[in-house]
Amino acid sequence: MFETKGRTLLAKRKTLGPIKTRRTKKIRKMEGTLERHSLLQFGQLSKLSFDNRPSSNVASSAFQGLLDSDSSELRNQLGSVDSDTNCGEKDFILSQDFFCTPDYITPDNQNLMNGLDISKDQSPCPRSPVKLNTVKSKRCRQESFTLNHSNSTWSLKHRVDEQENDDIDTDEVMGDRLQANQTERTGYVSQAAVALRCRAMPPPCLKNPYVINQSETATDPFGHQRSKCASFLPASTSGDGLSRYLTDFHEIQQTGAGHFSRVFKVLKRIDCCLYAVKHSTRKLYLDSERRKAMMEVQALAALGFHENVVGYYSSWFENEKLYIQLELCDHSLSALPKKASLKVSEREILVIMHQIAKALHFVHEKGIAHLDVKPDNIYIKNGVCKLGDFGCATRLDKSLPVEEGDARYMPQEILNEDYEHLDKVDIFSLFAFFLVCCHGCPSIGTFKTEILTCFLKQTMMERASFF
Ligand SMILES: Nc1ncnc2c1ncn2[C@@H]1O[C@H](COP(=O)(O)OP(=O)(O)OP(=O)(O)O)[C@@H](O)[C@H]1O
Ligand SMILES: [Mg+2]
Repeated sequence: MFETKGRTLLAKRKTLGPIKTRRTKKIRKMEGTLERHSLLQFGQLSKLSFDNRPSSNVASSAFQGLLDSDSSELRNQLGSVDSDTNCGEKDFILSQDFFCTPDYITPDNQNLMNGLDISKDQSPCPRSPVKLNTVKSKRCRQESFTLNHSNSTWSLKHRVDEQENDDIDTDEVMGDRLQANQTERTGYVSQAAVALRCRAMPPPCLKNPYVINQSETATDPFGHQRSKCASFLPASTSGDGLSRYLTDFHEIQQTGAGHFSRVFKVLKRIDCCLYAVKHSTRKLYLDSERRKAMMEVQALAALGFHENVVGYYSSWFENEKLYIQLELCDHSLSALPKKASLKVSEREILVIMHQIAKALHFVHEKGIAHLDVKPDNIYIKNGVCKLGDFGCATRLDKSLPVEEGDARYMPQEILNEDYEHLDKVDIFSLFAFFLVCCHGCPSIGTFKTEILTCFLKQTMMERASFF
């Protein structure tokens, strides 16, 4: 087992190649080579410690197992340190890689007795192996993560050159090279490394496809440094494991549910105001799923404020779900029939129509089509109508994919995938909604909607292009 491990590590060491730092050069000028010196020292030390190993030490006994099974070969290697052939191999065997500790070589001319007397100690304090975790080390590793795979070799070389100029400890370079090498070979980046990278380089500001004339550099100043394969949308935001939803909000009750989400009435702890928080019912594991869900948020954000559009505050990913903090409304129009006390008069229907028409005018002016206008997506707050659920919103210029909403409110053209006049689709849906109101007045119910859908199919669908 040890022999196999030894070979693996040997290969690893060999792939690294020589590290040329000023310190290494300096060391090489010393009488003989430090490498050879240290090999001798370690050889003696190793022989000594093999003979005096503590029986309780598991690592030592395992090592002794290796020694027993392969002692002659190992002792031959240790004994022939004068030979320059196989020097790299011996160097490896005696290095701390094998002992699972960082390289740390005691200078051969160090006077140990001086170390006991502080006043006499004029020699510079040797750098601790703990240095591997210093800020400089971390910074170098972050740099290696920022570059993509093809650049990593260059980055490695570049970093080593920098280290040489800065006269930084060989151990640091070695640690970084090992780390980078490990990442290159396995493709694995630890959570800690990701967290570290996020601290150095914040996640990008995504381009909002609903905002016209948005400059690329303004949204992601680090764009040129990012790996193209890196995921742009984090599945969860808080690296500390705490739920932002539970930390920031006190959940009061569920106010509604759609096909893809649930909506809760919540109290925000910091400002003590009520909001609605909508979150997806399904976990969004794929980047593409998260991007799609994000479109609702991006549309709302691009729209900005309008009194007849549901207000948007913030959004975040948590536990592979998208959370959206919205203006809290009292209920949706489709909930009216269930509330017996609420009767909608003809005049009120006209008011609703007028308010939603204003909302659509505002939305269309921003170059966006809603594509899902229906009673479930019109909310009432203090007697004011608000258009909500922008989950199907797209751009009027057809630069984004079209996903039509509820087929009962869609014109024939959309069902036939003719997306030439997307703004008119919203007007058609509003008119269908108006007919629902009139037909079902004073109540607006799903049953009545279905009756109207039949009516629409028979009469209006053929004439949908009359707009
Ligand atoms: N801001 C809000 N305030 C109060 N209730 C809301 C709010 N937003 C949504 N709701 C309630 O939650 C229900 C579902 O919301 P929404 O339509 O946005 O979810 P959805 O999953 O996208 O729906 P759909 O099934 O239409 O795709 C709404 O019909 C409404 O009753
Ligand atoms: Mg909805």
